[in-house]
Amino acid sequence: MARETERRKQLHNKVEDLKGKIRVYVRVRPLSSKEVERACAEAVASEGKQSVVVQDKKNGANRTWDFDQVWAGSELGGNTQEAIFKDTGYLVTSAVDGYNVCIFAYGQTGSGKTFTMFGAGGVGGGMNTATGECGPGAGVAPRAVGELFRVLKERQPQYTYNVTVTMFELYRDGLRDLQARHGDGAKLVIKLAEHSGTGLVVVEGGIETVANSVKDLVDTIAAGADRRAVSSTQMNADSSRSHLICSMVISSTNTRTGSVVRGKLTLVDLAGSERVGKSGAAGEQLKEAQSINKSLSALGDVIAALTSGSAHIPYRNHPLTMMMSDSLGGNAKTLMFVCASPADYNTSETINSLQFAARCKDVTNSSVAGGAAQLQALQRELNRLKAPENGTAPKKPAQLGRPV
Ligand SMILES: Nc1ncnc2c1ncn2[C@@H]1O[C@H](COP(=O)(O)OP(=O)(O)OP(=O)(O)O)[C@@H](O)[C@H]1O
Repeated sequence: MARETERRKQLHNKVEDLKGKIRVYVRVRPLSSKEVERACAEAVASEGKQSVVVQDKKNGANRTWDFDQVWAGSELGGNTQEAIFKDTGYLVTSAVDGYNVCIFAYGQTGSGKTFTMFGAGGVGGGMNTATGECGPGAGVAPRAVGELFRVLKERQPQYTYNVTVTMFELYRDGLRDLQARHGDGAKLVIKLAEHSGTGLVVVEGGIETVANSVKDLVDTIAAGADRRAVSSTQMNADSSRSHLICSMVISSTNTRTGSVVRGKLTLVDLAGSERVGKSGAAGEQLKEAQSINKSLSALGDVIAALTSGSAHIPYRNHPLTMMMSDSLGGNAKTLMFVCASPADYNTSETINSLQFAARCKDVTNSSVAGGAAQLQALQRELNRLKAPENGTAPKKPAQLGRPV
């Protein structure tokens, strides 16, 4: 039984690896009321579950991209928070198994990143923190927290756990601890994994909070998210002007052997890219926008280096890429949501975002040769192991991931 459990866990993570280093999901939100007022037409649609088509009027042609998943249109058509997490939640298990997992949202300002990552009504909105159950509006973060504690509970008492959370925002290239009270800021220094002594990126001077329950974790994340820099722009009434980086480190101890594995689940809600002329940014907002665009271009450079198999990955070029360095490339499992507006008014930004996403997918393609057939075979075996009649529902983790 223990051997089968171990095999199931190995298969789960192998299947995830075969699916690619960076999984790319595209989410196109419905037209906003502003876009409707502006009489915008819908220029972006899904075609099947994995293709997105953009009517590029400027070039008089339709352009199509393929990704791992595409959701577009209304909730009635299946573009729901629940459906999105259904294809995301498995990564939480990988973090408990000892992997570094990063889920991040990228896209134009006002395209739905915060909505996707946190949800309508904020982090705790629409969630019963006593049971971990989420209402329809809850985004990835509260659902991931619920799933995390569900998996931890399932694996007790063979394992005991320690979950800690850190939360930072990167605003105009400066790092701010979202758990520190205003004005309390200690000096923060980013230590890359190879220098931190833990094998993970660590922010020296940052606050690390222990979370023993769904409520602890959701309350901590919600309080941090409330401290984030937000302002009203022409493109979005509640525009996030900073990158938010929330990391949960999960240490699990095998109560029989005493061995410990540690995984990290990082959720990143990036600040929105924007064309400064169009967004009407001036003065301080212009400086904000320029700094956001600079950081996103550093992220693009890291992705490009990973894509080309370059020996040097320029993580050190920006605090954003330093913060994400243990979650992008290497053994990490990364999922990127590319959020987009459907409006023709935003076509050129949508095309830019999809081009960025297509580059990220190439990191995927470099992973394993002959992967498709292998993936199918492993998936079949995994399904067999998960079948109820063989009674091997996963109960305890094997020693995967990096021993501490
Ligand atoms: N899938 C969706 N369904 C319905 N409404 C959505 C969806 N996605 C986003 N919205 C709405 O669109 C608006 C902009 O979304 P959001 O604030 O998440 O954008 P953002 O990409 O985080 O923007 P910024 O980069 O400026 O912070 C919000 O009012 C949000 O509620």
